[in-house]
Amino acid sequence: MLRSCTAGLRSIWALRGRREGAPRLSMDLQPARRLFSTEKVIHKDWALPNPSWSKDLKLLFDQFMKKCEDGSWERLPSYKRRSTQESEDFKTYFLDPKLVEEERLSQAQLFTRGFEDGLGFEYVIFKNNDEKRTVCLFQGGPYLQGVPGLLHGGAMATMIDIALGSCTGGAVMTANLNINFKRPVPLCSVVVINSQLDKLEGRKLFLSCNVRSVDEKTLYSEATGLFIKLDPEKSST
Ligand SMILES: CC/C=C\C/C=C\C/C=C\CCCCCCCC(=O)SCCNC(=O)CCNC(=O)[C@H](O)C(C)(C)COP(=O)(O)OP(=O)(O)OC[C@H]1O[C@@H](n2cnc3c(N)ncnc32)[C@H](O)[C@@H]1OP(=O)(O)O
Repeated sequence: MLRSCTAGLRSIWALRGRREGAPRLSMDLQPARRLFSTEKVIHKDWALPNPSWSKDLKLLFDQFMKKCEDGSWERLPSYKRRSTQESEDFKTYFLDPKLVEEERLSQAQLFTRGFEDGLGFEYVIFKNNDEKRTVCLFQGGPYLQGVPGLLHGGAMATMIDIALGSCTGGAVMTANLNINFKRPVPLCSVVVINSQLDKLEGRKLFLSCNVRSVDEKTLYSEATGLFIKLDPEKSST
């Protein structure tokens, strides 16, 4: 496994900078071109295959894209930054202007999308709206190592949080996340996170998920989460 990971790393470095939207502009470029390139990076949909994706991940991606054809499933796009409208929505709830400088905020991005291709979180989420469930295909790269050769539990927790959150809609926050780590996840392997909405009680959304290997033989983790729909009357900061 480690050998294939090293080989993967070599090809990742070889590909580094060649992928679409990679910020590899040299300093002699005109500012307008730099701005254009930055915009391209911000608006790029990251939930699409790139050369670092393993055969397993590409295969599963293709299978789910087929399921999307009749409209029962949809692929959720993923951006480094939330849309202006979404950001405005969330600001209503908890962005006290005194807490974060506007300039810092303009640099903010979703941290799972802050890695070079293949080194961190590679994932795509498919949603079945009728069944209130999602499937997240996740390949954790070499920069997410915890115990040597294994995925860090915090990285898994992050993906579980995002996977569960993808079953909700609108402005919600994670209030509780409970994870049982049953088996360690090999670094660079692909796992499948099946999440569902179990119960809706007022503003409380109760969700659960399991994390399995591609062949479904290994159950890596099970988790439950409580998400709370934000109350526009309350400020959280
Ligand atoms: C979120 C994901 C969204 C979308 C994902 C979709 C697609 C992917 C796209 C992008 C990916 C983005 C993913 C980002 C995911 C990030 C998620 C986070 O990391 S959130 C950050 C971590 N969470 C927090 O910082 C939350 C901090 N807590 C709070 O702000 C507040 O406590 C709260 C959760 C907002 C709730 O405060 P409220 O004042 O609004 O409600 P309360 O009156 O206190 O409670 C309402 C209700 O809920 C019960 N409750 C609250 N907390 C808990 C708890 N920990 N355990 C059990 N029950 C809880 C409370 O008892 C009330 O119950 P009731 O009396 O029966 O109504």
